[in-house]
Amino acid sequence: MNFEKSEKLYNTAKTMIPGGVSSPVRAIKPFPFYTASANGSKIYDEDGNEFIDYCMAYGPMILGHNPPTVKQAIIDQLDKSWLYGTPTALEVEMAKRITNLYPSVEMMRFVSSGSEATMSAIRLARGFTKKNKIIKIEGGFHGAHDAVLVKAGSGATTHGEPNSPGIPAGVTEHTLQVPYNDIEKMAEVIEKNKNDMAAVILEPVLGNVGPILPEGDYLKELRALTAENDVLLIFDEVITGFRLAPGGAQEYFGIKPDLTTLGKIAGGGMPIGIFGGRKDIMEMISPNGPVYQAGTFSGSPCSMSAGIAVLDYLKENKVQETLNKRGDNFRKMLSDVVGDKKPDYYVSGISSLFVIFFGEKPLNYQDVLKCDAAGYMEFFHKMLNSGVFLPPSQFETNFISLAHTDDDFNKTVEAVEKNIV
Ligand SMILES: N[C@H](C=O)CCC(=O)O
Repeated sequence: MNFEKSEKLYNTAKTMIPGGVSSPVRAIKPFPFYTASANGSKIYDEDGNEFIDYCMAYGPMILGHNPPTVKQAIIDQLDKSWLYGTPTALEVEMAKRITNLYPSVEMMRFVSSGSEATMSAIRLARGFTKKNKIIKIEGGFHGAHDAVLVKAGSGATTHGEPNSPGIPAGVTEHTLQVPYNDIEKMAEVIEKNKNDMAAVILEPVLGNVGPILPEGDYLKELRALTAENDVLLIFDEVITGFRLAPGGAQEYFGIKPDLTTLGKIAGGGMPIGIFGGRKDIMEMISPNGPVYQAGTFSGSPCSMSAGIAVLDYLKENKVQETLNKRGDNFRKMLSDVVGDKKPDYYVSGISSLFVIFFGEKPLNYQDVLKCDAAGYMEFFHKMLNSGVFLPPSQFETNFISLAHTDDDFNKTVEAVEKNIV
């Protein structure tokens, strides 16, 4: 494959944009490909190369790229202009859909990114409980804000900076870490810090170090433990929301968190974040209460219009049901190919999420760090040259969209068979 134009763009970009990218996860060594367009399950670079895309913009594009129904909603909104600085009927419509799908979300606020949603939810949890400490899961990624950049997954782990410099120790000393799938450790840390513990925040399925699934009754036990100790439970469903089920992981696993954060799919590819939950907690948000949160682009009309269009399409077409079946089939196809290969590979995933771990089945962050990340990157490059774009890191998940076809799956499996050791 020829990447001449991308290389040229990178050489110019890197002089003005650190790493030549606007988010570190997009940095691919020796240089990333620069995208010209995307449609359905395919992404096209500036050199005219076509790839089957499993990165899918890191999750929002559940219907595939450029879906007509969402595009039309955005175009219709553009005709009416796209930013007002006032509330709109669109926010009311969007809120109705979310409360219907997420019974735990009695009230909500719209923001512009998943990071903003988790930042606001954590502030709110602290303001409501009048306590300072939070627990996050090792390897969990809740965006790029100060309180959660500790043992953070995603690009922070990929680039070897799970604890970013630039964050005062006084901020992260209140962020305690426990391994995923370890309820005993969670109980111990809560017990030790009970008087100052505001909340536990976690991705119900760890999605930013590849999908790692909850074992047994882990989530149910966590719900019981946090409730018994007056600690708020925040589900970060920015990845799992609207994907595992219409009502996200909380519907799929039958758990009711106190607060939830959503994003990605909810904006149909336009910038969005949502945090919401119990009414008594949400009423603490300004102007009803003293916990402050604000944003010029919050509730952006294009994001709301695209979000409504995508949520309606998902509902009318029972998309999650279809995708969950396709995800199961595709993971089985992949497992059949890599299962007998050595060294060990493990196909992990749930619903329309998947990853091939270059190692044994991980239960938590420490396990996934033992995987052969360099071996994965070699595989990534071979796959790219075979026309398949996977996330450029062992510490991310792949996404299947409604636009992925049997032909895509078959071609991908052929490429995996060819490119894996
Ligand atoms: N894994 C990240 C979020 O889900 C990827 C997005 C980014 O950091 O640009």
